[in-house]
Amino acid sequence: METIRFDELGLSEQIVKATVTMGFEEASPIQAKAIPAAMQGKDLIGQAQTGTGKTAAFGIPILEKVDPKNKKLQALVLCPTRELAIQVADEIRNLSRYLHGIKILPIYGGQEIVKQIRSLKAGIQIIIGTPGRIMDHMRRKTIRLEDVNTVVLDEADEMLNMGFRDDIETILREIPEERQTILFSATMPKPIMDIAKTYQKDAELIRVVKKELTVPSIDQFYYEVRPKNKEEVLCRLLDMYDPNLSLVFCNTKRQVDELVSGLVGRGYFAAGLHGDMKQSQRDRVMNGFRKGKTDILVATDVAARGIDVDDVEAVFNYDIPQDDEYYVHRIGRTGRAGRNGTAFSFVVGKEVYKLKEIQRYCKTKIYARPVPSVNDVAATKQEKIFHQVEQLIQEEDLTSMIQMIQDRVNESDYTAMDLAAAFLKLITNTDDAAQDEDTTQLLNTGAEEEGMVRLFINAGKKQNIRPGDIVGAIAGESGMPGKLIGSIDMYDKYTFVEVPREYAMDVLHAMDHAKIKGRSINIEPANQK
Ligand SMILES: Nc1ncnc2c1ncn2[C@@H]1O[C@H](COP(=O)(O)OP(=O)(O)OP(=O)(O)O)[C@@H](O)[C@H]1O
Ligand SMILES: [Mg+2]
Repeated sequence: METIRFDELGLSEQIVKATVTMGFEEASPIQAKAIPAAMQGKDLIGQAQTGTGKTAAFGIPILEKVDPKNKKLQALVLCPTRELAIQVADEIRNLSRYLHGIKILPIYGGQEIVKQIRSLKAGIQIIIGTPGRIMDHMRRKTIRLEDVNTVVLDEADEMLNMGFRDDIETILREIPEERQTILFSATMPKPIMDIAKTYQKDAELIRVVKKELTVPSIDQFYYEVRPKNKEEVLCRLLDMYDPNLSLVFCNTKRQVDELVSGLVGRGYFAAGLHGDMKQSQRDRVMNGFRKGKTDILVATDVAARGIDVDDVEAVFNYDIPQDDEYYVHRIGRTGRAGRNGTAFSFVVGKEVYKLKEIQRYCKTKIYARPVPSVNDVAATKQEKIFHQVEQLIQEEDLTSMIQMIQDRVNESDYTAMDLAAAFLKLITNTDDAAQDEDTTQLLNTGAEEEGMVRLFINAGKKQNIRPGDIVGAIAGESGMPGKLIGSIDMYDKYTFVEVPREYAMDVLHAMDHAKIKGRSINIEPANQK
């Protein structure tokens, strides 16, 4: 696709300069489309994948529109969470750094209202806030909306999920009719389109269309686990992949607290974030994570939407999310602005079907992975150390170190090889994990445990596959003609077959092959047993 630079969008010099300072080389596709449309004053619905710069897509047009001489409130951005309000305010403030006379303020619950009122008196033109607290100020008449000409609902669908519908409607009713109304999110379920119809005029729908809802630069894996093993599996994955920063999502506040104490007990730098915490505490945790003092943020869905932290390299769904959309937003905390990331999801028992549904919703592939063994983890660590060692050899002057080793070898019975091996042992701290395979086997649950694997079958209606049918000879491909290898089962909408692990690849190949040739895989009706 043709790329568009910010200086081609008809923006003021100061804004273009700010994008350069912020390290933006070109406009992202949603920015290239939405900025010109918004600057024409149109109502917009913008949908684009997570981490693709939607904030600047509405932030820049707001800054271009605000009149610095008018000290009244002119633009209002509504966000679902406090952390997001702070972050969006920071991004818009960054974009405004070379403009003069524009004041921007985040307004959210949990912060001292008296302090907010004092700040509001300074003549704020752009407010980014959560609906509840904005309403509060409206009632106190400390926020007046009569000069507002632009309103943005960021993560519009989430604000509806959170029950902010009435608040949003009240706020929108207070804003003069001849305003511009803008909605943004990575997902646009139907209820939001209804809001759009009621509160927007001839809105232009700007969708950066991609086949999949999730970003392709995120590798997505899942693990079948037992609830009691989740923590161990998480730790192995953390050790193995060693992500810079990780975000771990749990479905309940209690689970967040439990996991944080578990991780801290094991020596990880982890902290929790959820709605029962005091705002000051939430701010402290979020800042610690942004600064990298905390490597692992364990959170409920309060951190799922919009949160943008550069170095998040891994997202874990410790619990599988309830709604499909949440999967998209949660894993979207990594792989932002063209970076790479990895998403790991844990499923327990039948949750695997939920995962298949998520996969279908996102139009993406989530690959099954076995839990790594302690040996796998150690091998990965050693590999990394060897890599670092080789780099040191190439880049550093090691003359004095070599002399020290030489002296040791001369004075003792040890070879340089002995010394190197001992160093490696010291640094990786690995034991010969004799029982490792057994424990790892136990971590891999469900079908895996009995040496069976579950294969999902995309059973077209024509194939007429029914539960109980036998998956048999896959002649020519499997090299085991006539052999009975499993039977069809079904759960929800999903048809699957459990087959011995050793035949899994054969069956998969045969299934692929069958698709290409338009043949059905060799499935015999149950009654032909
Ligand atoms: N044109 C650009 N080039 C490079 N980086 C950009 C550009 N525009 C925005 N960014 C950066 O990309 C990151 C993600 O942007 P942003 O938070 O606006 O994404 P988003 O689309 O709102 O994602 P989400 O759906 O998760 O809310 C931010 O750190 C932002 O500063
Ligand atoms: Mg956003």
